[in-house]
Amino acid sequence: MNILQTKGYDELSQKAAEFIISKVRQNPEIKLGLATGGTPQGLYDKLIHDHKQNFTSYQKVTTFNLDEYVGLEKDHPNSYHFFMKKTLFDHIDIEPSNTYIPNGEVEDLDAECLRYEKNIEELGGIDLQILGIGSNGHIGFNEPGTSFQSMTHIVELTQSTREANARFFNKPEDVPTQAITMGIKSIMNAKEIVLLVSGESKKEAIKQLLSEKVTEQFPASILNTHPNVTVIVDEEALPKLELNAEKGA
Ligand SMILES: O=P(O)(O)OC[C@H]1O[C@](O)(CO)[C@@H](O)[C@@H]1O
Repeated sequence: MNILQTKGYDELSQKAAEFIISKVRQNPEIKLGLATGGTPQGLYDKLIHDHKQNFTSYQKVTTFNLDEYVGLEKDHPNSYHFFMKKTLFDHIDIEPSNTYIPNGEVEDLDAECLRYEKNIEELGGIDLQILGIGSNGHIGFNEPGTSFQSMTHIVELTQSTREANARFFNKPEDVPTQAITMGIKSIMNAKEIVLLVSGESKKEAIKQLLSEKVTEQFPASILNTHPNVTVIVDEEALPKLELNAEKGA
């Protein structure tokens, strides 16, 4: 795992944006895996800024989002469909038909999971997956205990994840109880992964990740076994001294 440490959130977002922009410029038909949540918002702002200033084009880019709540309509302000439109897609030149997000509104959710995996496979797989991490180590909505062999599936959200995400909803009880998420294997199938880790609330999570102990009780730990992962982490999540200690410096 390559670790890139930044001073704060703004620098983290900038570094992540530079990384992604260079990949998009190298391969204009890149398949990007996208994440939601608070962490990538700064990155998406920087991508929009760059698109307007430097005209980086997303016309041929395809995106796959990690997850979606079950039961929220696409235009519900808390759905990840809505989040992606408002936070990124509406502000760049991407073709809406090239943006894939699991559909949490369908009746047959199992069929939707299969369909989503098939879409990814038929389009040649994900080249670069952007990830955030939950404070309990979840990636996508894969909670502790999820099989490392899992593909896209339906999950019951843990109380701690519902509480962490309650800040985006009017009332804590409005947070859905289920989500549809790419599985750990679907994430690991990406050719390259960039994990963004920001803020004090992620201190324990990054520490556990860097301990290199691989266990299904801490889903992100599997990233230690992927051949091409870059972690961009700010000093609030990982103070400089601790990084040096991890490296044995
Ligand atoms: O970036 P945040 O808001 O801390 O969320 C961390 C992770 O939790 C999720 O939002 C799911 O709860 C992921 O999509 C995200 O990567």
